[in-house]
Amino acid sequence: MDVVLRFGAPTKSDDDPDPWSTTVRSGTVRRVLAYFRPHIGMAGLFVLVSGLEVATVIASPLLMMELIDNGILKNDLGHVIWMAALTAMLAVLGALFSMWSAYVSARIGEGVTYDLRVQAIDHVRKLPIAFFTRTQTGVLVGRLHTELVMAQQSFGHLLMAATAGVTVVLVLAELVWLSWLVAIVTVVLVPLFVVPWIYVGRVIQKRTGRLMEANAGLGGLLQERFNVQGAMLSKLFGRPDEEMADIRDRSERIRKIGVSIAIWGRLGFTMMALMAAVATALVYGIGGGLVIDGALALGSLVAIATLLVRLFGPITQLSGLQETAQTVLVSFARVFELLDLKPLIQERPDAVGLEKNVAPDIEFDDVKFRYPTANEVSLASLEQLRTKQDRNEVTAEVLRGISFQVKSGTLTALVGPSGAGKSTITHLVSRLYDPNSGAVRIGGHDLKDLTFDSLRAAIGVVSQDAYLFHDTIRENLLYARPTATEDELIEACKGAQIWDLIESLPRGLDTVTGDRGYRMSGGEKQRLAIARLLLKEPSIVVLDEATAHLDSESEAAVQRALKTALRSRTSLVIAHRLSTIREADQILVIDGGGVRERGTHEELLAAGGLYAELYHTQFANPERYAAKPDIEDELEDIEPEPEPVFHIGFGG
Ligand SMILES: Nc1ncnc2c1ncn2[C@@H]1O[C@H](COP(=O)(O)OP(=O)(O)OP(=O)(O)O)[C@@H](O)[C@H]1O
Repeated sequence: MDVVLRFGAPTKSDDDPDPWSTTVRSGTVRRVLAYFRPHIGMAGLFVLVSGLEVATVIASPLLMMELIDNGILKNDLGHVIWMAALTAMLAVLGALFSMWSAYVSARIGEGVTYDLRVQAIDHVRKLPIAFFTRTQTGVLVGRLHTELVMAQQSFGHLLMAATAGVTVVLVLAELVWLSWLVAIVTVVLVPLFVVPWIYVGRVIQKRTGRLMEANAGLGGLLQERFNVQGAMLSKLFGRPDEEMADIRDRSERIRKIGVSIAIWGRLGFTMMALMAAVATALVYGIGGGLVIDGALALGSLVAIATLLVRLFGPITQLSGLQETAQTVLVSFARVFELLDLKPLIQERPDAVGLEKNVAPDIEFDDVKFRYPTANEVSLASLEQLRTKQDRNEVTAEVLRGISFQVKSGTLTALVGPSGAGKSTITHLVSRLYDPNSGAVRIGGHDLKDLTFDSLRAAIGVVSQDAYLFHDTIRENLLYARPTATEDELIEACKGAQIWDLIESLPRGLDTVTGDRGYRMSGGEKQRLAIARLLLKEPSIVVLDEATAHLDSESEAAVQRALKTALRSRTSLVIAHRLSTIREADQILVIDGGGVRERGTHEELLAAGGLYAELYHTQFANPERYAAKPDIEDELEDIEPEPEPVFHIGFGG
């Protein structure tokens, strides 16, 4: 049976999707236990050490009893010293066992968390890009990190609670043995103490849940606002006063909850101390009478009072057991939910490698494609689309039976209106998505038959807004080929027309490119991405040309870099520049989910169709470009004017 449990959070009254509730499937407990199998030896050691720790707890009051009854009351100093020494030794032993059991329980808890974390991260890494396009990054990171840390902590409490359970049973048994009357009074007292304690615990837990939610909300907001692009948007469009008021409100809520948790926490401890004092007074009151009547030895009374104090700690640990177990179960279940999300794109067991160092041809054979629904690729709890209807909404077919070929070593330019499906075609070539029907082939192999590694090695992608890690230029380049030598790095940078710039920087290749490589201009970033591509030496290049105007120097440099990058490779370019389009062996005009026209620049102009129409409307003075000399000579001889980009109605 599936049960909806909550992750340490309060019940909400509104209809908001609740990020803390999770369906715990039947079998979850068995699945959690499976993670303990590798740590079974440690678990055995934990039982042993905890048992020894409990033994020291219950033995020391007996020593005290012996010290009073047979030492002090019989004036036997030797016995007193001997018992006192034993009590001290037992205390030291107890402390050592306590440290040891804490170490062993931490090893088990951290070990289980480690296994689960590594497995989950490895699994998420393999999920298709569609998962990442839908998922809220902050929530995903929270699940893989913060929630697991919380699970680990709760898990530690659970192990402590196991020790506490054994302690309570043994202490109660010892109390009955010492004096059944006092034991009964104690047992009656326990609920008086435990019930308010449980209540306080629940209030604290609910408020902690609210605090986590409030913290997560503020964290998410700050993550969105303080990344470079968010900060830029907020500076240009934001309403600083209103935004600051919102942040103040959220911080105020965190402050209030924090204060109330502190007060309730203190109340809990005060209550515990008060109850322990009252119980001790009662024990001495009743027990004192029994001693006077001769029904109880003085040593037994002191032992009972000592035991009583040792009872309350473990009982408080046990009182939160249900919530703790629930937190562990839910946090594991939330990771299991991720692990159960099967990647839509998987490598076949019999997949073959693509031949290396040969520029293969690319073929689209009657490819139909629509983007997957939320339900097919992601989890409701990781994104904002929560209603069933939203999650099942089928998107329109983007490619409706598209067929074309890019011959080995040639350049194909994709042009077409914004939203026509050009980027989608490039996504299918890199197998970021699989077609719904038809086939994409490279070198005659259906992509579904190829190994991921060989496909990744064969394809180099340069996107419009090249992504650079917040690291040095050297590390960003080595990402493509970790074994590259200094000379190879320099050669790639020269080929990508970026070496002069790097050389002029005080720290050269060791310059940090900043958050998202933001300190570099668009043209420089793209040239660095081209250098990365040259180092990778892919046989196929997929390129999305920059639509923004670069300054003339950057423009010429990028064009030169591209000439090196595309040479003798099979290239598929989402083209925005006339120079690229004119150079293409084939232009595909994508429109309405298919190839509307195909041919060379001259052929398409002569045909007088959509391409010619858009070309003439975009370029007021087409002759200026049509009459251009051979682009290669031109690039070598002169720095061209910034070239208009082919995007008014032709690409985004
Ligand atoms: N992840 C996605 N999920 C659902 N639909 C998508 C997704 N990505 C793109 N689309 C839709 O698919 C269609 C084709 O998009 P695509 O990005 O391939 O067009 P494009 O021709 O490259 O456009 P542009 O030139 O503006 O970049 C568009 O209608 C777009 O809204």
